[in-house]
Amino acid sequence: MMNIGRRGVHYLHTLNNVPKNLTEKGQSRVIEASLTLIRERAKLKGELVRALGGAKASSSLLGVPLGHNSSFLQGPAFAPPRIREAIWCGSTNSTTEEGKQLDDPRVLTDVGDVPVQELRDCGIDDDRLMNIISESVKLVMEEDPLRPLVLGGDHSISYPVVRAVSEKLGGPVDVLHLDAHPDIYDCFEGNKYSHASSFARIMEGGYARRLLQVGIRSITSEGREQGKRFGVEQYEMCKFSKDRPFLENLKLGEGVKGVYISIDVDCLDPAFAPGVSHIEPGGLSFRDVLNILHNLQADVVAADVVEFNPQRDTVDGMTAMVAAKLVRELTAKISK
Ligand SMILES: NC(=[NH2+])NCCC[C@H](N)C(=O)O
Ligand SMILES: [Mn+2]
Ligand SMILES: [Mn+2]
Repeated sequence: MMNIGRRGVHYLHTLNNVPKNLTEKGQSRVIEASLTLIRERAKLKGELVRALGGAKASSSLLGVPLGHNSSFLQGPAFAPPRIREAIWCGSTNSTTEEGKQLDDPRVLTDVGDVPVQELRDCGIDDDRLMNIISESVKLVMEEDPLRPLVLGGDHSISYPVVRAVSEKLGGPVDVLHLDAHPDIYDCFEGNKYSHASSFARIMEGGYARRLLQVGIRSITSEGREQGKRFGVEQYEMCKFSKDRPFLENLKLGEGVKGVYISIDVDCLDPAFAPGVSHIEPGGLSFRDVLNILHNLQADVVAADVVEFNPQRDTVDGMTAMVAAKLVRELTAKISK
């Protein structure tokens, strides 16, 4: 397999020898083709769900296999197909804990992946890539009652996704963010699109009214200062036993356009989810996360599951199953 350079592409150097307008025309065609495939799949799934009738909200998977904005390992680029495989794994069944049927297209459909590597191979930079991700999210939201459930990717993808959701709905949302890290550095290691800076971009843009960060246990002084600056509600693991009754009975989204849930798999203790880039002991149990989700009172308009790194998973794909179950239970939360 070819190597994916951190912020480069396989043969970007050769693109420099080609006339600029020629390259740009080609890039536009590839962007259009990528968006067309997502648009047409979303239309098809939207039509199907509307024809079946009775669904007010229906989750639709959108994969964003992007790993190059990680400050450490790039493996999350390979997560979406592994998560899909685990969602439909024969070792389990299609019923969620609270009784929703995942094999009913009114509950769950899939519009495929944004072709991130193909776009980057055409020399498309991150400014444009982020716009393409936002555009893809909006194409899903265009097809009522579909709601995007995004499969990452590293955590940098939450910025273009939340931005799209807020722009499409015409106002801010409340964001419930489960993570070991606050990901709110102004600019991490010189990269404003870093997975460690996505929530700074979200707060600056005014896309979130409230941001609740839960599971935090690796936070620097900048993380705390930025949190204060943006009025973020940071719930740290060292106080989880005290905060538990509150966090397991949340009511969010009143007076705004809805609630967005972003789950970084490393919010979980590595005992439950070893397949992540940033192993950080002392985290949430899987049941803690489910209690928070199941008891949350909210109109969940979109969500993401990010930072699963298949290259660090156990041989039996335990973390893939964990990520998949998070997706399944989010599906149940979104669909109605
Ligand atoms: N999305 C993530 N997993 N972010 C991890 C960021 C880690 C970074 N080294 C920090 O100090 O916070
Ligand atoms: Mn994160
Ligand atoms: Mn994290």
